[in-house]
Parts: sequence; C-alpha cells; structure tokens
Amino acid sequence: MSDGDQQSLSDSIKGRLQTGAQNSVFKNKGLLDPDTVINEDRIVGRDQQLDDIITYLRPTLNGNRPPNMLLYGPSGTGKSLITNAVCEQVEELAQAQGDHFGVVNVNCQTIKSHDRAVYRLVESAAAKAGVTPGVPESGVSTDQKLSRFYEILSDYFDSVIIILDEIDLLVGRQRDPNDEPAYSKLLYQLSRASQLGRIDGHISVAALTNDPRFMENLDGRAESSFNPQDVVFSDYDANQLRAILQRRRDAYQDGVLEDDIIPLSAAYAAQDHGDARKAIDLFRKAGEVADRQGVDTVREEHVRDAQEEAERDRTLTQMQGLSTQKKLSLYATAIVPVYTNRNMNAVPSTVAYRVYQYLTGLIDADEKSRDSYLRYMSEAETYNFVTSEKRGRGYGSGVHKEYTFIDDPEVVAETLREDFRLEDVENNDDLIKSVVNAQVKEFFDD
Ligand SMILES: Nc1ncnc2c1ncn2[C@@H]1O[C@H](COP(=O)(O)OP(=O)(O)OP(=O)(O)O)[C@@H](O)[C@H]1O
Repeated sequence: MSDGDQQSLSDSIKGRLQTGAQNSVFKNKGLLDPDTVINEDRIVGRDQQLDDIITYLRPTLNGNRPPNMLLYGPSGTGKSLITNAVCEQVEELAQAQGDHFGVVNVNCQTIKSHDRAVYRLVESAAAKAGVTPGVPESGVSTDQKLSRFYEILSDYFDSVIIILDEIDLLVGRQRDPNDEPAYSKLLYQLSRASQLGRIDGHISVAALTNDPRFMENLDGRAESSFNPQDVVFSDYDANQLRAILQRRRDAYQDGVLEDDIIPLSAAYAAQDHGDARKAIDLFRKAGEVADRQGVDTVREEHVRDAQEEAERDRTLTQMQGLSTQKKLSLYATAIVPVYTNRNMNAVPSTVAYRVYQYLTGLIDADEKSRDSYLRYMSEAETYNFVTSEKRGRGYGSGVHKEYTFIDDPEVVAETLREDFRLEDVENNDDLIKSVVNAQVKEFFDD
C-alpha cells in the first residue's frame, strides 16, 4: 500500500468512527454503565435503608464505634449503592472535622480462600492509606498479613468501615462440608480485633449478601461477636424501576426515546424479581441495538431484541458451567433436530440417548446409564434449556420423553461444541449426522 493509500484508509477509518460517535442515540452512556457510581440525586427511594445506615454510622463522627451491619436482599436492590453513598458522605464530613475515616471495600465474589481475602483487605487498606501493602501475597502466614492489616488501620485511621460485598461467596477451601466457611472465620477475626486491642481505632464490618439465611451458616462464636444490625433490601416493583430509569434518561440524546422504552424495560426487569441492574442493562442494550442498526430513535422492538439477547446470554453462561456429562447429554439431544433430515421439534429421549452413547464412544468419555441421562435432562429442564413431555408410542411400546428446546438447538449445539472435549466431535460431523438419521429412522419407522 502506498503512503497516499495508507493516509486515505486512516482518514476513512477516522471519518467512520467519528460519524458513528456523532450518530449515537446516547449522550452520556456512562450513566448506564454497571460500575458507575451515581450522584445522590439519581437515587430513587430506599429512604428506610438510608435512614438506618445513617443512624448506624453517625456515631463514627462523634468518635464512637458504629455497629456491624448485615445488609441483605436480592441482587440489584441497591445494597452496594446505598452503603457506599452513606460511607462517602461520612468520609467527607469526617475529613472536614479532621478525622481519619476510611472505607475498605472488598468484593468477595472471586476470592478463593481466607488467606486471599485477608491479602485483599491489606491491599485495599494500603491503597486507601497511600502506602504499599508491605507484605508479600504469598510466602508469609495469614496471621502476618492480618497483623499488617491491623497495623495499617491503627497507623492511618481513627475509624474504618470494612465493606465485604457478596460475603456469602467467600466459602474458601472446605475439605469437609462441616468445616467452618472462610467468611465465618474472617468475620470472627475482624469483629474480635478491636475487642482484643489489636487495633487502636474503631472498625466495623458491613457484610452484604443475597442470602437471607446467611447468619445461620455462621459458626456460633462468629455469630455472637459479629452480632450485626440488619438492613433489609426488598425487590423493586415496576414503578420503582421506572423511576430509577427516568433519572438516568439523560444518558440518551433528547427526543430519541419512544414513550414506551422506560416502562417496557422496567416491566421486563420487574418480571425477573425487580433487579435494578437488569433494568439499567436492558435500557442501555436497547440503545445499543438502535445504534447497531444505525437508526436515530430507540423503539419498543429494540427493547424486545435486547431482552432476548440478555436471556440468551444468561442461558449460554449457565450452559458453559455444566459438567462434561451434562453437556454431552444436552448436546446429543440438541443435534437431533439440527442433523435430522425430517422436520422435527420434539426429540424423543430414546433417540437422543443412543446418540449420547455414540458420542461417549467417540470422545472416549464414560457412558452413563439411561437413567443418568434422563436425570441430566431433568436438570436441563429446571435451567429452562428444554421442556419435556411424556409420550406413549402405542400399546406395549412403553413411554418415552420428548424434549423441545427453548432456544434454537443449533445455538445450543454450537455453544456446547466450544467446550474443549466436544471439539473432537466437530471433526466427525458427517459420521454423527448419519448416526442421528439412522436412529431417527429406526425410531419412527419401527
Ligand atoms: N434505588 C436506586 N436508585 C438508583 N439506582 C439504583 C437504585 N438501586 C440500585 N440502583 C442501581 O442498580 C445497580 C445495582 O445496584 P447495587 O449494585 O447497589 O445492587 P446490590 O443489591 O448491591 O446487588 P448485588 O447483590 O448483585 O451486589 C447499580 O447500577 C445501582 O446504581
């Protein structure tokens, strides 16, 4: 490519990028970003929870220790938002009166062990204090890390709130189901720390969870020393979700939203337990669909498309978490309607199980019994991948089940094939096709 050609290609790319940006239906898309921390004036409702948390944290500003808190409710009901909003204000007021108040925030979702959790606390506290962690991530005991954590808190803060988000997911490596979960041990240590004089200032813990029975899983010692004040967050209804979206309406350009967009996004999210995160995601995705189509208004059909896309993504994510045997059972069932020459929606379990048996041989996996296959498929039914119906095939022929896929079986098969072991299957496509057709023929022509 000559220099001139190169230049005109860059200009054309630049031009297309700029045109795209100018034509977007969004004005401030960041407002609909899941991680954006919004201003208080965009928070809708939650007055009771705000009041409670304000009451519990107020003592901090008078030099007293606030209580521990347990905030629970389904996902997307504002637990993190409200907690962080109050903590931010406490931080500002404390700073104004010359106190050192700190918020140490850790999301436990991906933390695999108690030791890792303690290290994350060290990292977070060090970042807040503007110092280095001062202990290595590995090679020293958990107790040394914990001591460093307490040292940072004592040296740099008068009072600290430790926010442990999704605490119920910090289970740790339990060798035995009766072992104490990592969160129980951590809560015990943190809530005992100031009582035992291991920290000079005040600390209190705010644990956030979706699990209303969280306290039941705590060890007795942890339960009595943690002893939190509860703050309950309930589902939002469609009206509340509507109000939440209304206050972020300026994420869009003026006049691009058709009237039904906000009510429809809110209604879809309300059907699905009233999760504000879902409502906001849907509201944003509808605009993304409109942008992709290059149109300048967001219409009802864009919300419906976005909702379908979201459902599909969720299904696929769930599917990727299945064990190999379950994937194989589902895959064997999905390829029957895809590969058969007949027009077929409902897949007889007899056919699918034979295809399953053939596939286990092909990829050298264990062949499970027919009952196991049926069990795996019942599970697939509870995940909403398929629906099933019992069918008799005439006198003396017994009863079998028939499975119908909720999503397109071709998409299901493709997703599952991405799994490493099912890649082998791809290389034998023609063979599998002929096995499927032979089994279908045998079943229906018998
Ligand atoms: N009352 C509200 N007003 C405005 N926005 C809200 C409100 N409640 C939640 N949101 C928004 O919904 C999204 C999810 O809220 P948040 O993260 O606080 O939920 P959560 O209850 O902590 O969820 P999870 O249990 O999944 O962590 C965020 O983008 C937040 O800004």
